[in-house]
Amino acid sequence: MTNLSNGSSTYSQSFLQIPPVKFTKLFINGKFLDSVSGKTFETVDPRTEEVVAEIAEATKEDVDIAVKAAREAFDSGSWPRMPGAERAKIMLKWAQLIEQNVEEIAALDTIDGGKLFSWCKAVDVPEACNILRYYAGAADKIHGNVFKTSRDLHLYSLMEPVGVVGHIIPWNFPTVMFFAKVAPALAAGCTMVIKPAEQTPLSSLFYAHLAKLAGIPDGVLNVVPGFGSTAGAAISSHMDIDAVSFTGSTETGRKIMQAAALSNLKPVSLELGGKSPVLIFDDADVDKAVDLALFGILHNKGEICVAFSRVFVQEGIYDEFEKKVVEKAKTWVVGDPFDPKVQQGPQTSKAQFDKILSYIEHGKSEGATLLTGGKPVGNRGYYIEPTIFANVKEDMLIAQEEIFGPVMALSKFKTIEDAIKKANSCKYGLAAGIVTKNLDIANTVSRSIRAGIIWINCFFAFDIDCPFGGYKMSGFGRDYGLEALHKYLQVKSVATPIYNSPWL
Ligand SMILES: NC(=O)c1ccc[n+]([C@@H]2O[C@H](COP(=O)([O-])OP(=O)(O)OC[C@H]3O[C@@H](n4cnc5c(N)ncnc54)[C@H](O)[C@@H]3O)[C@@H](O)[C@H]2O)c1
Repeated sequence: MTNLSNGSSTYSQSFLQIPPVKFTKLFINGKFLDSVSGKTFETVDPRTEEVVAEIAEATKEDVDIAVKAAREAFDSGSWPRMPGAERAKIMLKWAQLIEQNVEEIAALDTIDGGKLFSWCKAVDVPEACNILRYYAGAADKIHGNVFKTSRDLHLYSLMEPVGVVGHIIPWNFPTVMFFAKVAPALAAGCTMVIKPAEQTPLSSLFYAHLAKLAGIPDGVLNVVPGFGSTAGAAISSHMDIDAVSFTGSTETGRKIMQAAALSNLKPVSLELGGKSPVLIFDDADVDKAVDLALFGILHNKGEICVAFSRVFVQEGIYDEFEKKVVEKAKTWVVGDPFDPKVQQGPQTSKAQFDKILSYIEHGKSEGATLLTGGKPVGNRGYYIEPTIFANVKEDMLIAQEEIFGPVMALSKFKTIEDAIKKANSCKYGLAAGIVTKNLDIANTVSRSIRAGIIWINCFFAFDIDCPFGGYKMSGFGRDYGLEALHKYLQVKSVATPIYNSPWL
C-alpha cells in the first residue's frame, strides 16, 4: 500500500500486490545459508523508508567458503568439463524460468531500488534473458587459433576458462549488472562468487534460486550479499580468485585494483563512473533535443553511469532550449514507481539522497543558477525534484563530479572546437551524446570525444552484441558483446615439433 505525497498530488492507491520476499540468505554451494557470524543487514524500501527484509551478511569467512566451493566446482566439477552446448542448454533453461517470474522479480528491484516497475518488467528483466541467451549461443563457439609458423612447429592457442571469478556489482541496475557479469563467465566455463550491492540484494538471490532449478551445478554460482569494505574487499584480495570483474564507482575501482595488485595480481576489469556530456547543435530540433536531454538525466532518477549530466547547447538555440527544458522538467511526474504514470521514483538509498542534495547545495554556493527543482519531494521516501542548473562553469564541482541523481548541469558553447574541448574537459570517459542533423559534425565530434560509447540523436541505445566500457577514469575492459568473453578466458599457446612437414 502506497501513500505518498509528491508535492502536487497524493497517491493512496496500491498499484500492485507486492510479493513477499522469499530469499534472504547467502547462496553457497547450491544452498541458502546463514552467514558464519549470524549477522544480518536491513534492506530498505526507498519509497517508504521501511525495512523490507533482513539479509544474511557475508563477511570474509563466508567469502572464503564460497570461493572454496567455486574452486572445487572448477577444479573437479562438471561445469568447465561440459561441452559448451550443454552449458548453453542450462543457461537457456535459466532464461526460461526468469521469463516465468518476470513480474515478481521486477517488483523486487522496485522495492529494493526504487526503479520504475514498468521499466523493470518491460526492459531490465527481459534483458537478463537476452543476455543469457546471447552468451548461451556463444558457449560452443569459443576457439583459439592455429598459427602459420616459420619453423617446424605445430603451434596453436587454446582459450581456457580463467577459473574462479569474483564479480562485484552496484545497485542502480541490479538485474542487468548481475547477468552482464555472470552470463559470459558461465559461457566461458568459469565458476564464480558474486557480491550484489548491499542496497539491492533481493533479485540476485531470486536468480540464484532459479539457477539451481535450471540445473547450474552446486558451487558454480555463489551469491554473497554483504558490504564493500568486508565481503567486497575479501573478494578483491582473495588469493584463490583468478579474476575480478567490477562495476561501480571510480573510487572503489581504485581500491579493487590495489587489492588485486597486493594479493595475487589477478586481472581486473573496471566499469566505473561517468559524467557524460551531450552536445546539442544549432540545427537540432529543439523539442526533440529537450526530450532527449531530459530522458538522458532523469531516466532511472539519474542513477545511471551514462547519464547526460552535462548538457552543452550551441548559442543559437540556447535560450529556446533553456526555456523549454525547464517547462518540461516541471511536468515530470515524480512518485511511486509502481504507478504506471510516474516517470521518476525515489533515489535508491538515504545515503544517495543526502549526497545528491549536498551536491545541489554545492551548485548553489558555487554560483550556478538553479533554474528549477533542488528540493526533496514529499516527506516520506527518497524523492528529489528534477533539478536544472544553468551557467555551470567547467571547474565547478557539479560539472566535474558524478552526482548520480536527477541534476542537469546546463551551459552554452559557440563552435564545434569549443564543444569538443568542453566535452573532454572531465576525468571520465564513459558515454557522450551528439544532437545534430549534420553528418559532418556528427562524424567529427564522435571521433573527437574520448568516451566508450557515442549516441548520435539517441540515448541509452545498448545492444547485447555491442561492447560497452570506459575511457579514462571510467575504467577499462568491456561488458557485453563477444569482447566480454575475453575477460573470462585465458589464452594458452601450445607448441609441438613437426618433422618432415610437406609445407609450412
Ligand atoms: N561503467 C558502468 O558500466 C557502470 C554501470 C553502473 C554503475 N556504475 C557506477 O557505479 C557507481 C554507483 O554504484 P555504487 O554506489 O554501488 O558504487 P560503489 O563503488 O560504492 O559500490 C559498487 C560495489 O562495490 C562494492 N564495494 C564498495 N567498497 C568496496 C571495496 N573497498 N572493495 C570491494 N568492493 C567494494 C559495493 O559493496 C558494491 O557492491 C557510480 O559511480 C556509477 O557510475 C558504472
